[in-house]
Amino acid sequence: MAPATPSRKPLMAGNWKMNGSHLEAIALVQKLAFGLKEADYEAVDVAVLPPFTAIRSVQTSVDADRLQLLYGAQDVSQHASGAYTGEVSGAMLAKLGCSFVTVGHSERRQYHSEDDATVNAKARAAIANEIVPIVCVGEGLEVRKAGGQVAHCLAQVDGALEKITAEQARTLVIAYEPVWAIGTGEVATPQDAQEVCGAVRTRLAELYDGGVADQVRILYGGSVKGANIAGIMAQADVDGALVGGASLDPGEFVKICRYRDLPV
Ligand SMILES: O=C[C@H](O)COP(=O)(O)O
Repeated sequence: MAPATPSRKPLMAGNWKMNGSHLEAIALVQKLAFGLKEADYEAVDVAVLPPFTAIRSVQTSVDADRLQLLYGAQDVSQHASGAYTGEVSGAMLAKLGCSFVTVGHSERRQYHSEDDATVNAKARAAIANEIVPIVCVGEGLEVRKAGGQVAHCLAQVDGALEKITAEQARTLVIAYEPVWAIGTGEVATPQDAQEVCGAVRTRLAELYDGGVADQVRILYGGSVKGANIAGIMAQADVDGALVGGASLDPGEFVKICRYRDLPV
C-alpha cells in the first residue's frame, strides 16, 4: 500500500529494531490495530518496521484485517540480486508490500560501517522498487558539543541524495536522529530538533526547489515517547517521529500517534 502523503501528513514510524519473533510481531500488530481508530489514521500515517523475519507475518495480519497500518523494513541491499549472502533486496521487500525502509540508521553506520555512498546506493535501491526510503541522519555527541550538528547532518543529506532526481526526492522521508539521544533517555529539545530539521528543509530547497522541500517529510527520532512528542511535533519542520523503544509498547505508541491530545 502506498503511503498517503499529501501536504506533509505526519508520519509516526515504529522501528522495532532487533526485537521480537514473528509471533510477537503479530500480537503487537493486533494490539496496535485495537488501539488505533479511523480518526488516528486520518490524522497521521502510522507505520511499523519489524525485523525481516516478521515482515511476512505483519503483511498477512494487515491484509487479513484490512488494516490501514503501513509497514516496512529496517534495511535493504544496495544490490538488485545475486551472490550477496544474508542480504535482502528491494524487490523482495516490495513483494512483501513494504512501503518504507530505513537507510543510514546510525546503528548501521556505526556497527556495519555504512558510509554516505552506501546509504545513497540503498536509498536508490529502495526508490527503484517504489519503496520510500527513510534516510536517517544525525550527529554524535562530540559533534554536538562542538556545535557542528547542522553541517554534519547536511553533509549526510547531500551524500544520501546524490543522483536522486527532484521527482524521486518528493516522496522521501528524512529522519533526524541525534545519536546521543537514541535509546539513552536523553531527548533533544524541541528547539534542537527544529534547528536541524529546518536546516534540512532549507537544504532540500537548495538541492532541488521549494516544492520538493515543502513535500518531504522530516521526522525526529531519539527517545521519543508520549511525554515529549507533543512539544517536538509543535515545531514547524518536524513532520513526525521515528520511534524506537517506545514503539514496542502498543499503548505508548498509540499515545504518540495521538500527540494532538497531549499537552505541549
Ligand atoms: O529508529 C529509532 C531511533 O533509533 C530512536 O530509538 P529510541 O526511540 O529507542 O531512542
